Amino acid sequence: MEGPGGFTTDGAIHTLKPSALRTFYLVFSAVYGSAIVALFYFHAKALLSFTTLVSFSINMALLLSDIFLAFMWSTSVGLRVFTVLRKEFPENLEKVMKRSDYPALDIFICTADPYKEPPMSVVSTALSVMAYDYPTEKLSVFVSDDGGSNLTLFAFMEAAKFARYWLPFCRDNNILERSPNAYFESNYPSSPETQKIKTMYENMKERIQHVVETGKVADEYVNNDNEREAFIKWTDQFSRQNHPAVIQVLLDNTADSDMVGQFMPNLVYVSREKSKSWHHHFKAGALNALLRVSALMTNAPIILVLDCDMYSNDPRTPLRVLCYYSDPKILSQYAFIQFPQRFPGVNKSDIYAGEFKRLFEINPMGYDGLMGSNHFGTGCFFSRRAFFGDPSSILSPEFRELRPDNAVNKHLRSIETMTLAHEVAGCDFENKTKWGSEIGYRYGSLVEDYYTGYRLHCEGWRSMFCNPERSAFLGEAPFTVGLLEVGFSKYSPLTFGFRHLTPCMALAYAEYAFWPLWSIPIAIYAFLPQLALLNNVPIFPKVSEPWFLMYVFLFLGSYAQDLIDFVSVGGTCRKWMNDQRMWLVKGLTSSLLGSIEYLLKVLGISASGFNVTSKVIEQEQSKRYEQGIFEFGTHSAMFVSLTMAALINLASFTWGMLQFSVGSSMEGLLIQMLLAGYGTLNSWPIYEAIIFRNDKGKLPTITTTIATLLACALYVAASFTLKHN
Ligand SMILES: O=c1ccn([C@@H]2O[C@H](COP(=O)(O)OP(=O)(O)O[C@H]3O[C@H](CO)[C@@H](O)[C@H](O)[C@H]3O)[C@@H](O)[C@H]2O)c(=O)[nH]1
Ligand SMILES: [Mn+2]
Repeated sequence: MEGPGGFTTDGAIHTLKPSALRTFYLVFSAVYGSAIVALFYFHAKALLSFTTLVSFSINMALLLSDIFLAFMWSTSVGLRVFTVLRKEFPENLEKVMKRSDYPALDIFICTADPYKEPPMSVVSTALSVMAYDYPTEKLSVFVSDDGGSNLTLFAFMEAAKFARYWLPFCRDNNILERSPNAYFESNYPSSPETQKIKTMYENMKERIQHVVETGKVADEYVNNDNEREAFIKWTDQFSRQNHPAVIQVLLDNTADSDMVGQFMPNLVYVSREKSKSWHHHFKAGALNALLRVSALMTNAPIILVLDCDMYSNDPRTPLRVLCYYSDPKILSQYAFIQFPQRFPGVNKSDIYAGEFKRLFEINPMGYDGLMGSNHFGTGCFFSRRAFFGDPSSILSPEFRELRPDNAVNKHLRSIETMTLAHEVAGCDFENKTKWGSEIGYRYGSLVEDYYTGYRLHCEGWRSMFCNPERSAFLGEAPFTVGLLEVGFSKYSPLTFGFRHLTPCMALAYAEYAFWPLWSIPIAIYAFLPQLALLNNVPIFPKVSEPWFLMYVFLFLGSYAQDLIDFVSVGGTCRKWMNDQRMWLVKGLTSSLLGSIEYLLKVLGISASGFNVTSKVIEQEQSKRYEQGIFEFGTHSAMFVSLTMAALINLASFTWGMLQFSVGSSMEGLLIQMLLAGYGTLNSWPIYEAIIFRNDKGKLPTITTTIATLLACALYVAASFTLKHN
């Protein structure tokens, strides 16, 4: 097990140790793996002894599902066995590094739409990191506004003014929640000073919200010529898809000081040039533009990438990062240090599994023991150098000024810097360059985060997962499809990955790339055994056969392991129940649609784009969520497949119970009974939504009707096939 740092804590600034469950997982995986081999032997036997075409097809479907399940299992073995735990001790940092020697830190914040991502919350995010416990002369915040919105720029002008009060306030009172939004929603101690700041905050909020509501920055809100000049660019021809680059230095850390005379960090607003004739590559394109603009202005060796919906929850996070990056050896080998995404907004039992514990906590700890954490878009500190070629050879960008090793010697507001900044933020700047293919964030996938992290690992970079007890960042729960693009590209983890990574790491990446294919086994297991049961056709081994036990072991074994994983990172059983339910739900909804969408795209029938997730929630909706009630509300194709599965499982389970109660022998049908019962149990919220609910989030009648009709049709078709062979 390779990794920096010893295993002792005295004086060390970081430690690393393998998971306590390592031996258990090794043994368990060996046993489970043997059971899988036995399962395939069983399948082979069944296939060879088929009697009818129908029984052959059923066996083929089950085999296909099990092949996929086994593949997904194999991808996770390495992650389980090699899980590691890291710890940092920022309190010991001063022993190895003086505060005056801290490296410069650039912080990138992306926003893309003032209506889906309210500027007020983007501003709170920015303020939370501007107030980091870090030397302000080393700190710069760059905001990328892909919405090209004067409303967002206005919000940041306001934020720059409010920062003069907010930064010293946080510093002097040693506040932990440095997002004003989060702070004023928390149980803060009241004092006259706090009241004063709160009033200022409310005033700022009111102005920003007013401007957003009216959709324009009225004259009375513009305070001076400087500001007026900034808004001049928003002419009548200016639209979000078509506009020149707008770059505004709102705060300069050598000139702008706060209320008590301390300089404030740099704050730079950047809206890159957009034109319909050039592809902008979504968030990856925005980040690459920031990489270049920031290179000219500060060129900090360390970069924090944040989405606008993630704010800092701990002002000392950069010091935690320095526990690693203060060591030049680590900086030259480790491309990034990823922090988990945490979502305080999820309700007590996390009905939607919005915490994504497996994705954002359990798996990254496993990756970390292989070649390093995967990257998930936000809450990640990068070494700037990593964006410019593999660890041993630097790739030179177009100008010397863009090189990661260039020392900036011009002032950030200087005419030369500003002119060059506008040039590198141009929409055609990347044309015929290595940006997006070998330099910077990589293009070609809507999940640029997963893809870029993966490509960096293939280049030989390593990374880390940093999971402190107090969350470093908090945010809103996301929702993603579009992974298959990588899985089937020429950079697929199964081909390219195997050549450039260790086998376990390549497999681990494959798990994500093929994630949407979960829908295949889930859909088969959600319908096939149940339809067969409704027709009294046994498709699994009888209770008296030894193979029965193998099935039970495979099923319970994987569930038990999942539960242990989940609880070992602080999850509750209740949340786990919901987590496994959402896994099934996604298999029948978003993953299924994602796979179909991917297929359509490959066949050239439709193109998918990046839809910015809306961060605005209706009030009533959020109340239902607090109470743990599912939201169905609008009719959608997604809910049809889900409702069909719910109905068929219920019918099948009820039918099975009836048979059982009249004394029929269920010996051969028990596994199907159990599966239908398990499906029914998991579908509970759907039955509720159909029958008992009256609120706006209940299942629309049209969805129920369509699903019922389709379920009946499916039943009739299945009965016909099963009986006529
Ligand atoms: O053209 C675009 C589109 C999006 N964004 C920004 O990208 C971020 C992520 O977009 P969001 O709509 O919030 O996507 P999510 O599905 O919530 O994001 C998850 O999935 C993305 C793709 O894998 C990652 O980039 C994110 O970090 C991760 O949180 C936001 O800050 C957006 O403002 C841009 O800057 N330009
Ligand atoms: Mn998001």
